[in-house]
Amino acid sequence: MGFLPSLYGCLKLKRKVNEGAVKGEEEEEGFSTQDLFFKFQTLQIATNFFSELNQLGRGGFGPVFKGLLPNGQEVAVKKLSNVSKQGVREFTNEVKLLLRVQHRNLVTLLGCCVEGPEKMLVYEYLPNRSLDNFLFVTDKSASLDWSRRFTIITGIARGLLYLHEEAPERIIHRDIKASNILLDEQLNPKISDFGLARLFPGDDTHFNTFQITGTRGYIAPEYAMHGIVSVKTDVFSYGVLVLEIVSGKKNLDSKLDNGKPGLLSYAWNLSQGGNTLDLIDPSLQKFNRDEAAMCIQLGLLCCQANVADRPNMNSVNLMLLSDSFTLPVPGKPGTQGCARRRTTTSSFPTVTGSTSNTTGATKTSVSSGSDFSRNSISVSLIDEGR
Ligand SMILES: Nc1ncnc2c1ncn2[C@@H]1O[C@H](COP(=O)(O)OP(=O)(O)OP(=O)(O)O)[C@@H](O)[C@H]1O
Repeated sequence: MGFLPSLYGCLKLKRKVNEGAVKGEEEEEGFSTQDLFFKFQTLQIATNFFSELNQLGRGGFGPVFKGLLPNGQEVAVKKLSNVSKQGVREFTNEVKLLLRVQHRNLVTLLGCCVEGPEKMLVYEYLPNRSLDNFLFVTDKSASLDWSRRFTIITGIARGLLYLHEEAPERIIHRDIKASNILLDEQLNPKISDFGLARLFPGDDTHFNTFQITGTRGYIAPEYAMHGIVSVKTDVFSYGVLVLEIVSGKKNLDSKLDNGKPGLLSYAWNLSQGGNTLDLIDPSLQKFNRDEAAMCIQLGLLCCQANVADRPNMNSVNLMLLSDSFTLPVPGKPGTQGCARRRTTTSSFPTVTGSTSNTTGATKTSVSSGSDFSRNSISVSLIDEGR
């Protein structure tokens, strides 16, 4: 792969960045342990002993702290709660893979720390935090003008295409949502939390937290209902996110729907009635009408109920780049399987983990609730090929 020589260069450079990392004895595949590991003590000092003042927030995997390394670099340290049952070797193997996943629209993973019961991931720090802090906050959404929003939509598409088609191994994110898009100083988007599902094989803890961490509204119906994972489950979530970025509204927001269907149905009904542009965020004083209409149509295409009708990220990128691409007419958006997931957890199959092989095929095991057999079952796989 032409990608490897430049990648190797990046890894060599990273040695300088990871000051305070453990000295390495072994070198394999262009990695030394020095590239990979941070000392627990270094991170303790960097984060002021994981002080509450340094805590940036807490996600489904545990708390995240801001840290300052001895070389002056700011980092975000994700302290994984003791939910990962993965052994140290498997964990570090996964981290090694994730260190090779590098793209300007992905948050850079700098390394990890595994000492005693502690497992942590160390990322570059992004001062503007996540997209939801801008999009859904009244006095901040105005700083996202149309051209910035369009850049964010295209940047996320570029990052997802890389994960699906260009990374050393295909990565299906599974948790694309506004809070997993971080913004750099210029408000360029970077996808975070990619590959985390790989670090928690056979562990249902995080997937259960979908119900409480705000991911409902982004989950593709076939994933929510049957545990079927494919690149198209990410495409669905991306479509929801595009509609949120254009409209400034959350998909499932009680203020918006007030018991009525969410953003997808709202957008669909507007487009059916020929009023597509009524969806646009009223806080946008000016916007490019053609781009905005195209983004809404694209968002609806990505959210179609029929998995096969959804475009892949390659087509999405072509649509976004081209002036003259005629988009297909979208079919009806998928129903939110997550509503059922939220309300009837006990009788609903819960995704408990997955394994990917090198062709990108994903097998997801689903443990069932009371309406189903208690045994784990394997569910189907959609392999799109690469
Ligand atoms: N690299 C980073 N730079 C700056 N802030 C970050 C970084 N990574 C995470 N954060 C912030 O830390 C908080 C927790 O992030 P985390 O990704 O763990 O949770 P989440 O995305 O809110 O939820 P979930 O785990 O369900 O995806 C968020 O407010 C996020 O903006």
